[in-house]
Amino acid sequence: MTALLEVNHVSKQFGNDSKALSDVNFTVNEGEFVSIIGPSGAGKSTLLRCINRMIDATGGEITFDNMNVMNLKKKELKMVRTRIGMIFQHYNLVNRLSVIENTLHGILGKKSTIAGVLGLYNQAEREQAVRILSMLGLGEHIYKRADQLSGGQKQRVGIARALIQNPRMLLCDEPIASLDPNSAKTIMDHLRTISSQMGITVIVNLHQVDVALKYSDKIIGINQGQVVFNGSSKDITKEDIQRIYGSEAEDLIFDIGGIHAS
Ligand SMILES: Nc1ncnc2c1ncn2[C@@H]1O[C@H](COP(=O)(O)OP(=O)(O)OP(=O)(O)O)[C@@H](O)[C@H]1O
Repeated sequence: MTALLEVNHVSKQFGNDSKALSDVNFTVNEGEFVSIIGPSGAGKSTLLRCINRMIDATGGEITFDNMNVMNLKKKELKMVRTRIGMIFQHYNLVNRLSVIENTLHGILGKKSTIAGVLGLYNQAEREQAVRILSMLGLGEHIYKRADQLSGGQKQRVGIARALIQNPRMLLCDEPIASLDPNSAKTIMDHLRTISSQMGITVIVNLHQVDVALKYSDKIIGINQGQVVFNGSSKDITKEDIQRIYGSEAEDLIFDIGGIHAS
């Protein structure tokens, strides 16, 4: 398997606060589905944001597709970001725009400023948007305004907007945290398909341990900014969960044996 992302000795400190990330190391392979789990404030979002340079890590090295992301200048960074799709908990759609227009926003990074401002998309781009939206079960909603959709539908538009970039990797920051269980399952099923059938690497921050274990090839467990578990979801034990969640572990309702068997 080829490594697509390598995170080496990465740290992040906000001002004089204690470190949000401390000597974080892991590798993610091409097409792998990875969940990052850990208690609130562990550093999950900070880690995802460092990977696509929404924020700058304080130290260490992040290599994506053989490029050192932390050294990239503005133009190179813009190019790399077209290969890394981002999915947000609150979808980040433009409510007054249609589903297809929101989807097409995913290719703004590849367009000239003028074309982007004027919303100039060619026929091939529009057809591609329709294909992706149909694949995600939104074929009937293409011309609806985004604010007329349910949460689960909005998140599928968020996925469509990321997919139209033709990314190598998706970073998903708590993509199901605002959704009911049925919509959450639909989103996780789509993300799994995107990884296993389209070969796109998927990294997901999750609060739900059971969901992480069910869908992921690999789990990265973080506690207080440090990686305390890095391995196959099949190998994780209750002791590992305790190390990741500390005293919160007792409150987590899960049956590792049952999940591993399913
Ligand atoms: N912009 C910021 N300025 C200062 N401190 C920050 C900032 N962003 C995050 N932090 C701190 O960094 C630490 C990690 O936060 P982060 O949001 O990455 O955790 P998380 O694991 O994603 O939490 P949650 O599951 O609650 O979203 C926390 O102590 C948080 O207060």
